[in-house]
Amino acid sequence: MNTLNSTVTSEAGMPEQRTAVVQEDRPAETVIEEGKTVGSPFADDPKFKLRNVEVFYGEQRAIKNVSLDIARNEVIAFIGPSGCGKSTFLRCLNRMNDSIESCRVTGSLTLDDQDIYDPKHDVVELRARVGMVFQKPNPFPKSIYDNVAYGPRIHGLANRKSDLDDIVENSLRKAGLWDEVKDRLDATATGMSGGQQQRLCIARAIAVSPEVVLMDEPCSALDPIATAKVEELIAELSESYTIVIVTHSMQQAARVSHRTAYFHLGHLVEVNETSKVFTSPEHELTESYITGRFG
Ligand SMILES: Nc1ncnc2c1ncn2[C@@H]1O[C@H](COP(=O)(O)OP(=O)(O)OP(=O)(O)O)[C@@H](O)[C@H]1O
Repeated sequence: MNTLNSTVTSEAGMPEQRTAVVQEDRPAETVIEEGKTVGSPFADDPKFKLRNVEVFYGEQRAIKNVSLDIARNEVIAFIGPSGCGKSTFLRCLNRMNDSIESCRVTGSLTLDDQDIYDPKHDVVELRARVGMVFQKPNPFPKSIYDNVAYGPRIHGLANRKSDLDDIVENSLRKAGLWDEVKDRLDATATGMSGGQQQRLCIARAIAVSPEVVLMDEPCSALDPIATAKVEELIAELSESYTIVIVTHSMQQAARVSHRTAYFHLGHLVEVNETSKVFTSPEHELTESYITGRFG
C-alpha cells in the first residue's frame, strides 16, 4: 500500500480522507490529489488568475483547492458530472455567489491582477466587465430595444439617443439578431422564440462592452438549430471576448472551446487543449467521463 499526504476523493465518490491510501493493485490516476491538476492549467498572460480557490455552502466544501488561469480571448469549457461544481466555480468569476447567504469563497481570484474579492472592489463594475448568460433565456419583460439598452443606460455609456441606438444595433448585430429584429425593436422580448431570446440575452451582455462573458449551459433550453446559432456566435465572439462556458454536452465543448477543464466532486482534475482532452486525456477519471463510463 502507498500513502499519499494529500486529500483524495475516490472515483466512486467515497468520503474524503486527509491521508489517502492507494491500493497497489489500483492505478494511482483513479484518485485525485487535492490541488493537483494534470495538463496545462496555467497561461502565460492570464486574464483571470485563480489560486487555491475553495467554495463552501455552509459546512459543505463544493470547490476544493482549485488553481487555474483563464487566458485572454480563449474559450474555455467546464465539464464534469452533475454536482461537480462547474456552475459554482463559474459564478465565482463575477461574484454571483455573493447573493447566496451560506456561500463563502476563499483563495486568490484576480482579474487583470486586481483582487475581485477585495471588499473595495466595485461588484457592479465587475459584472459589467464580466457579463453572464444563463441556462434559461431571461429577457426583461420590456421591448427588444430596452433589453439591450438597459445596461448602457445604467452604466451611463451613451450621452445621446443616437449613441444608444448605435450600441443597440451593434450589440444585436454581434449577437446575429439584427436582421431578424430590426423592424420590431419595440416589440416585447418575451414574444421571441427561445433561441432568439438567448441571443438577445447575449446582446444584452455584450452591450456594456464586457471583457469576459460567462455562459452557464447557454444552449440547454434550445433546439439544435438555435444551439448551432449560439455556437457559431461563440466562435465569432471569441475574437473580442474571453468566454467561459459550462456545458453538459461534450460535443459542444469539443466544437466551441480551445481548452477544456474537467471537474470531479469539486476538484479540478484536468485542463488541456480541448482536442487533447477528448482524444488522449491524461487522467483516468477524465477518460472515464468522456467515454461515458459515468456522468
Ligand atoms: N445554492 C446552493 N446552496 C447549497 N448548496 C449548493 C448550492 N448550489 C450548489 N450547491 C451544491 O454545490 C455542489 C456543486 O453544485 P454546482 O451546481 O456548482 O454543480 P454543477 O457541476 O454545476 O452541477 P450541474 O451540472 O448539475 O448543474 C453540489 O453538491 C450542489 O448541491
